[in-house]
Parts: sequence; structure tokens; C-alpha cells
Amino acid sequence: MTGRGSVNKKRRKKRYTYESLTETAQYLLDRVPYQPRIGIICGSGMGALAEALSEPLIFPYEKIPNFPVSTVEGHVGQLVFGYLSGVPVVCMQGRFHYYEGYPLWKCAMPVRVMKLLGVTHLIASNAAGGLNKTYKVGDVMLVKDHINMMGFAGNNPLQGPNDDRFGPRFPPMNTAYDKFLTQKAKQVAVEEDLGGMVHEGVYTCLGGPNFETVAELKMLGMLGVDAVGMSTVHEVITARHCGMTVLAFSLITNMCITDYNCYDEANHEEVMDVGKMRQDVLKRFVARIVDFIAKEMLTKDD
Ligand SMILES: O=P(O)(O)O[C@@H]1C[C@H](O)[C@@H](CO)O1
Ligand code: HPA
Repeated sequence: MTGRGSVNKKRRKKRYTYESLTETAQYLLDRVPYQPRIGIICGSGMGALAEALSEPLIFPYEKIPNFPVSTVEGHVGQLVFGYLSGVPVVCMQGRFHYYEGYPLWKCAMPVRVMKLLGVTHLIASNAAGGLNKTYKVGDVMLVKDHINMMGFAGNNPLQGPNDDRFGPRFPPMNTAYDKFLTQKAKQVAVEEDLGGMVHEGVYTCLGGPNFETVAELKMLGMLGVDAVGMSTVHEVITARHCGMTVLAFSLITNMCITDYNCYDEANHEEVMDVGKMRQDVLKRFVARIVDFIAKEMLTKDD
């Protein structure tokens, strides 16, 4: 076979199989003396969340069989195992984005590895632009739903042959974000003095890497989007496909500019700075949520 046909065949061949992901998980399980129950994904500039873990065991992505590598500033590129609130967790200090050149199934691959490691609950964080005008920079938006813009164009991490060992061909997505956990996170936020700064809203992921035009943002606003980013949706779809319970939140790192007379420009430095500025409060927030999952949810799963 020559030309495009053989290129496509090679690409298809490179897809992860259940077996190759099991190999990745086994590599890690051979080196970590416990199974993590909760997975955490750090958003841009929010890598410090992983620093809250005690007894950390660190695996740079380039050392893990079959793992992609992180190429974005603010994403260290390592898996950190450790204990948070006494619970064994695994933390992605650096995630993969579509704009890095990875297909969505590759961006979401670590979620399946987490599943094979024993993770039942995923906490996914991201940095996002605030489109809802009541939000302010530094606020937290608990994701109550998403709009899969890339999915509208037929781009989905579950595209391709389905392996039933992960989940069903046609997974539902109307209950993607766990209501019980989201409510608890809201309560924790109030207790942690984040009360007035925490919202529930709709997130969308665009392909990036450019930030959005005014017209694009106006359109997204009309669709009911509250925060705009470049990640998370494909991870959540993959997590729900394999039956994980999901909580996701966005740190609002900048306000989306929807005024043609405004000449401010979004930039990645600001995104990372706000992540750093809020790192202590987010560490406490995530630790409390992990504690709640351990006390209220994991015991029921056992
Ligand atoms: O990984 P996340 O979604 O937190 O990162 C956002 C989206 C882009 O990667 C970057 C833009 O500054 O931040
Ligand atoms: N748009 C898209 N992604 C983002 C933004 C934004 O304004 N801020 C942080 N990530």
C-alpha cells in the first residue's frame, strides 16, 4: 500500500490498545506500592496542586512507556503519585492539548491509564477565559456541563473502534459532571472563603492555540458558554466512558474580550500568573474535596 492509504493505516496502528495501556499502567504499578483511587489533572499554571502530595513518587512522562510528552510552558510533564488528605492519588502535572499536535484520543490517554491504575474519581482542573460577565479573574467555576465544540465537527476522543473493556460505544454525557460532588465542592468553597468567587457554569474547549476572536466569543456567549478553554472536555468524555466519577473546575485566569473597542489581549503569561496567585487556595480546595471523596464516596464504592 502506498500514499495516503498507508499513512492512515500507520496512524490507525499507532492507536493505543487496551493491552498497550495495561502495559503502561503495569509499569507504574510495579513501581508504586499502592493503587491510587483519585486522579487529579492540573491546569495551566496550577502544577503546584501536585506539590500538596506527601511522599511523592515522580515519573517524568518521557520515562513512562507509551506516554506522550508535555510541550507547553506551565505543564511540567510528570505523573506524581502520593497521598492527599491521607488518600492515595495520582496527579498529572501537565496535560496534553490538541494544539500540541496530539489527536484527542492521545490527549486523553492518561485518563485510561488512571482507570487501569484503579482510579475511580477524576478531578480535572483548567485555566479558562471568563465569558460570563459576572465572573472575575481569580474566580473558580465548577463545571456543570460542557459544549463539545470539537465534537460538533466530528472530532472526539472515542472516535474509532470501541473497546468494550473500557466502556460502551454510545456513552451518555448528560450526567458527565457529578452533581453530588459539585454541590459538595461548592460548600467547601464557601467554607474556604471562596464563597463569592465560586460559580457553576458551562465550559467549552476550542482547539487553540490562538485565543478567540471577539466574534467567536460573542457566538459562544449566545450558546450559553460561561468559560472558554482548550482542554478538559475530551478527558471528561474519556473518563465518563470508562465509568469514572468526575468533578471539573476552571480557574478564571482572564476575562474574555467581547468589545471591539478594547485593545487588551489575552496571553499565556497572565494565565500562568493567575494560576500561581491562586495556588494556595486551590491546594486547600482540592485537598478538602479529596477528603470528602474518601469519606463519603470511596467507602460506598468498596
Ligand atoms: O491546560 P489548560 O486547559 O489549563 O490550559 C489553558 C488552555 C491553554 O493550554 C492555555 C492558554 O493560556 O491555558
Ligand atoms: N481562551 C481559551 N483558553 C484559555 C483562556 C481563554 O481566554 N484562558 C485560559 N485558557
